[in-house]
Amino acid sequence: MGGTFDPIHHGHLVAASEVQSWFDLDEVVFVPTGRPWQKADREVSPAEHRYLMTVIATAANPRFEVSRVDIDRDGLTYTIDTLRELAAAMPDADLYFITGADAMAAILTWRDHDELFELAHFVGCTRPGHEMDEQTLAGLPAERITLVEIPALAISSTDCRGRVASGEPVWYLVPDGVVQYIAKHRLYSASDSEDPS
Ligand SMILES: Nc1ncnc2c1ncn2[C@@H]1O[C@H](COP(=O)(O)OP(=O)(O)OP(=O)(O)O)[C@@H](O)[C@H]1O
Ligand SMILES: O=C(O)c1ccc[n+]([C@@H]2O[C@H](COP(=O)([O-])O)[C@@H](O)[C@H]2O)c1
Repeated sequence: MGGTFDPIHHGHLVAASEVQSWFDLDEVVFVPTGRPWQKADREVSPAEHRYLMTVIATAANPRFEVSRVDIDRDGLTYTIDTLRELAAAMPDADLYFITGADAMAAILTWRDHDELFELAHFVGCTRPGHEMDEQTLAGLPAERITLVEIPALAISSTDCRGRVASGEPVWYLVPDGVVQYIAKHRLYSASDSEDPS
């Protein structure tokens, strides 16, 4: 599952858990983005903070892992590079790439989108407020995508950041350890946060 995870929240974790169970996957690898090119118009927290929050959030689940492939690669982050690297590292694995409905709807804007479907099966999870339209679905290779309905959690990282900035709680929207990490490193608040790199 790729994501900016700024911060990781329970919407991500429920999606990963549901898809793991649905396909009986051996493991779900969370891959925090390095430099997400479609978010270049906004400030994204340093990759090490996003990576560490993802490690904290996933630590208790034996089927969850976190990969550094995207944050350790120079330049902008493209899923085609992520999948090529993971496929080379795990040549016998059947790869599934987990996204939410919003990301899935935009997949035809991704770099080398035709080759993406050769490298992995794509799983689009339902997400409140984001519908997959028929026209987009018709343009995707039906045998390489599955839409999965998951329990609806109207949580977004944008909302979590906004809540922290305005002093509202993010308890129970993100894992407890992530609440504490955000407070310890003063992320998303008006005061300067630390740069861990
Ligand atoms: N609540 C949710 N339910 C289902 N899928 C989700 C949910 N939140 C995020 N996702 C999916 O998880 C992946 C990574 O999402 P991302 O890290 O960009 O989080 P986000 O909440 O969408 O962030 P932001 O609000 O900053 O854009 C994307 O494929 C996205 O569609
Ligand atoms: O490859 C691309 O061109 C591309 C464009 C936009 C998003 N993605 C991937 O989609 C995943 C979710 O991205 P985001 O920006 O919604 O956090 C993450 O793994 C990104 O690298 C990939």
